[in-house]
Amino acid sequence: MKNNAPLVNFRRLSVPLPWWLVIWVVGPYLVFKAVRALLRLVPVACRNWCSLAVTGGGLWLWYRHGLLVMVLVLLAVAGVGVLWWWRWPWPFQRLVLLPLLAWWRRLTVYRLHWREALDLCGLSERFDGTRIMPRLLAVRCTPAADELLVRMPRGQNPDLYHQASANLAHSFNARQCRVYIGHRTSPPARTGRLARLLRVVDRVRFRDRPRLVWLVFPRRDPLRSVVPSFPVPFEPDFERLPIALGEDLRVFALRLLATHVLIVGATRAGKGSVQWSLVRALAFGIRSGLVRLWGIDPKGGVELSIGRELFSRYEYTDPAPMVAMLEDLVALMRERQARMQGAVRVHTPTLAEPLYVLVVDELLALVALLQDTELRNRARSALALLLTQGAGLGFLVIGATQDPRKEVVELRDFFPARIALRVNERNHVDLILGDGARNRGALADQLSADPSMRGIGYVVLDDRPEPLRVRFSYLPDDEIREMAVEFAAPVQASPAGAPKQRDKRTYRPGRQSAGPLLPESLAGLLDGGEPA
Ligand SMILES: Nc1ncnc2c1ncn2[C@@H]1O[C@H](COP(=O)(O)OP(=O)(O)OP(=O)(O)O)[C@@H](O)[C@H]1O
Repeated sequence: MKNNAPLVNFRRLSVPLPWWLVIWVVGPYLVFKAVRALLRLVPVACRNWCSLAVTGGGLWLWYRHGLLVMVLVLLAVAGVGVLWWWRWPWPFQRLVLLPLLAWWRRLTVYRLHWREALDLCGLSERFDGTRIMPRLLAVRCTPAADELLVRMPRGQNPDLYHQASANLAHSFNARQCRVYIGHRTSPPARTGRLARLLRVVDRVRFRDRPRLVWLVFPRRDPLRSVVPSFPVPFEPDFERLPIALGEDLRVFALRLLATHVLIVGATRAGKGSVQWSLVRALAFGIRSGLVRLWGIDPKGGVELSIGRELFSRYEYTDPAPMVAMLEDLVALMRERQARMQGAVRVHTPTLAEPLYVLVVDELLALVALLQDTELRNRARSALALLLTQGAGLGFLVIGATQDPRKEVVELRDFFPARIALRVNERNHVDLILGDGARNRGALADQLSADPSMRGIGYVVLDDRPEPLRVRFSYLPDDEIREMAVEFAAPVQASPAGAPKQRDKRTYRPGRQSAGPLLPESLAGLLDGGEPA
């Protein structure tokens, strides 16, 4: 028999009709709210999956097998951890200790004071009656610093954070806060079968996200101890020459191709260590002839003559030969310019067309202090030509000076890489590194004058305006002498540098080499015209 009775007979139920209306209207609304709250928990759970898994696993053990089993398992895990730490301390630190520390500091330092600190630092916004805070997306710990990934509210840009950096630092009980945009690391070089797939993943992971900033709070200064010299790369990768150690304990590698380098620092600040670190990174190229190092040492050869053998040309006594040398370099540059016209647009170092690197130990002596006005003007115009036209043609200048005077500052913008070691005056920082560099965290005037802290400085690159604090590797005199003997420049038959033979040996960025750039056994074969 067909039952036509209604599903809910309102008349029989004792609940009055208005209540049913309330249930049908409010019920779905509450369900909607609950589902939305749960969905919001999903990203939180994804970010904290590890702690959730551990807690869940512990509770499950307790529930299924009792407290004793749970404690025993925890003890066993701790034992394995200690063993791991003892045998392989660095992987243990990276995979266990630092993530744990990051979790702890996120909870007890940053999350706890986030709203208060950011509001008081003027970084919260108000819209439509609500307060909008920057969102703390992630906290990462390196051995020396806490790195916070923050999403800015709409209406903000990273300059606000640069301006608030001192207040932020003190709010979170740190001495400094550095603000970076972009990614803290570059996408890894992928090889192997899955490389293509992983590169796609990397492209998504490392996509441009302009609303994100990194706030870096150093916990301790990892640059307190002297950085020993780096091993000489077998084949200098001109895109990444290892010369210093960064605050994050990563090796700082400088891109030298098409880049002039300006080094400024007070007396005994460690300018020499920057120059020698660069020369060391180029050493194999110098020996093979892929790099021709020219040196001008107007301070009487005090700095550079110790590594005299590395230089294809070197002047240190009279100003006239120094200026003549600059002009010779300009002449070589012009010849190469003529050869490259219509053929290639960017120079690639080869043995026939090597990379010329001019090291000038005191720029000011050439562009400002020469008594002879005519010589001074010749020096200035030669240097200006090299700086304006040389980079793309493979003629680079590494210039050091103690004093950022007007004459040096006028040239500053031609140096894509600028390095400020300890300086005496606050305003020198912006003069050397560019306007606003000090506000962005380059506190070169506050670097310690203590002899144990020499060689520390800030680097600003054209494509990366946030200053990087680094310590350059230190090469004692004996090491420079040994390097000069081992990697001495080949005798130059003709200073003109015009190709005397057909040579196809070419610099390839990033190529891994198993041995010296030009093994004896290969040289004859390559000269015969086979591709390198
Ligand atoms: N990277 C470094 N790490 C540790 N100590 C360093 C470093 N660089 C330099 N020093 C120390 O500082 C001293 C002076 O260094 P250096 O001659 O390079 O300074 P400078 O700035 O070139 O001096 P000047 O202005 O006189 O040319 C060195 O003898 C060395 O003891």
